[in-house]
Amino acid sequence: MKILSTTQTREADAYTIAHEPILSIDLMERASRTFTSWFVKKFPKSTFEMVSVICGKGNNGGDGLAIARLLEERGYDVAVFILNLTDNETEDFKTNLERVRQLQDLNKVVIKEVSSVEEMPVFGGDEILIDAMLGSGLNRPITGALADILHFLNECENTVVAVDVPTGVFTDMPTVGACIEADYTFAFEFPKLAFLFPENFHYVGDFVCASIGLDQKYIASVDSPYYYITSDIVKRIYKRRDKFAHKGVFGHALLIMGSYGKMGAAILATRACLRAGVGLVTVHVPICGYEVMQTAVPEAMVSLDEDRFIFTKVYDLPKYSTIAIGCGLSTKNRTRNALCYMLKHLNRPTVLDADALNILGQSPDWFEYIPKGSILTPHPKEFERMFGKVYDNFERNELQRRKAQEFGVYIILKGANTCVATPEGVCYFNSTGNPGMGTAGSGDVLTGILAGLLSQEYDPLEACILGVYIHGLAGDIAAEVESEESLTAGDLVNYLGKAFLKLRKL
Ligand SMILES: NC(=O)C1=CN([C@@H]2O[C@H](COP(=O)(O)OP(=O)(O)OC[C@H]3O[C@@H](n4cnc5c(N)ncnc54)[C@H](OP(=O)(O)O)[C@@H]3O)[C@@H](O)[C@H]2O)[C@@H](O)CC1
Ligand SMILES: Nc1ncnc2c1ncn2[C@@H]1O[C@H](COP(=O)(O)OP(=O)(O)O)[C@@H](O)[C@H]1O
Ligand SMILES: [K+]
Repeated sequence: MKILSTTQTREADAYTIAHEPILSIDLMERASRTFTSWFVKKFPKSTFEMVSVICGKGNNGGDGLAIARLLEERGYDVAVFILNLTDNETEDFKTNLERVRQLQDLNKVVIKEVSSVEEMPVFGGDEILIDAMLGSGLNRPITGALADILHFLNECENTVVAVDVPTGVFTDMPTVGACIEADYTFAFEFPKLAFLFPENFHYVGDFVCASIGLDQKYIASVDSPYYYITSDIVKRIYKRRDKFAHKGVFGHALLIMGSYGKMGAAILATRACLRAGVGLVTVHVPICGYEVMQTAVPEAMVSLDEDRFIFTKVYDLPKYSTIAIGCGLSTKNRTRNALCYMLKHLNRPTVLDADALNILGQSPDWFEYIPKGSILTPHPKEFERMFGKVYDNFERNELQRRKAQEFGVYIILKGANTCVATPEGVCYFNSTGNPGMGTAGSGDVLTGILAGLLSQEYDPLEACILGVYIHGLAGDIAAEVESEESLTAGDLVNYLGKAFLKLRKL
């Protein structure tokens, strides 16, 4: 799913109105119906005493008024609060206000105008609040009377659901000024870029998005560097196995991993590589890892280093279809030199994780040796060690895109919405996964999956997108059974099979 900027969304909006064609007020009605259909399922009437819709005077407020009317039709008790802080009212706001006034005349809805925080009501505990104050039309940081109202609302204990954008959040740049702290945000058509960055979680809460029928051909024609990885993208990538396929066609991965005390990382990655479907896997480990690897992963072959404790040398690189290096590797000098030598002599995309990235962070000159099309999988700390500190996630995302382009590599920045940046500067944000995956070894599993997919001749971009999605999906299935708290990296490997099954049914 493509993510558009606010300006592009406005253009898509106008294009849809002109070419569907549809009246602007009817598009608002369709958007509001989409919201309402979701809302009534999420918050059944029986669970809340009352819904209070707080509206601005722009189109976000217009949506709020339409939603108030639609909820009343569905039997909800509805009150509407209109913020009287400006004289600028949009036409569609006015039309919807007229329609709600008709309900007020029938005593079906209460409407109240509010000009300051002192005029805000005391909400009951069972009341749910819908934030339709401002949406994508925010054009300056919120201060003054509106800021006071937002602070007041944030102090209330009520569940808050934002329409399209939580009031005060800038969708395409860092947010400053007062904001509503929503528990849920229902975004029209696609999530906004800001929703994908952790600093905004506090305002956005859990977000969902659904199509309001904007022109898909127009959206497809718009240039945007941002995508959200949903099942439609993954479905196109996933390849079913051929009836006559055999292990020879699924590649032979070499994983260079593990050091004394950190052999578990190699085990997790190797198991994940196998579960991701590799034909053959060889793990290169120091001598101390021999027995543990042979015992823990009987399916894997073991290549032994000359050193007892760390990685120092590996032979026969050309015979492997894919190489992944770094999990639990250590950053000792001889390992550093061995990595440098390898990078200079490899000529195909390689997966670099953990200590391989930490070593690169210590020796930035070596970035140019990384084979083009390789995949780097830093978590934010490793990213910082490689590329330096940033102020916020917009800046980090810019830096990530720039570095991916500069070095011709894929950079997977791991986190709640893991982001894959491509050598072309495009970003794909993952939609699967949960906080249960914040557990030791989760990243090693991802590295194993990526090596397994590359071995099966998924190209690097396909491997990145499918890899992060299926890794998160395994995490989501595992969390449903095991709970987020108890989820371990080993569970991610164990549930990978169920994730593939789910993928096949998409
Ligand atoms: N294609 C779609 O997705 C569709 C989108 N739709 C909906 O339209 C929404 C966008 O509507 P919009 O453009 O009318 O802007 P909106 O968010 O209501 O705000 C405008 C008002 O904000 C005010 N204002 C701004 N900053 C402020 C500040 N700091 N402090 C105080 N005031 C401030 C500004 O005031 P002014 O600058 O004039 O003083 C103006 O009055 C979008 O989010 C979605 O809900 C759907 O209806 C259908 C299809
Ligand atoms: N809150 C979260 N939501 C979704 N995925 C998460 C979350 N926290 C962590 N993850 C995922 O778990 C993995 C953690 O990787 P990493 O930090 O490298 O772990 P380790 O170094 O222990 O292997 C990443 O793939 C990341 O995307
Ligand atoms: K809003």
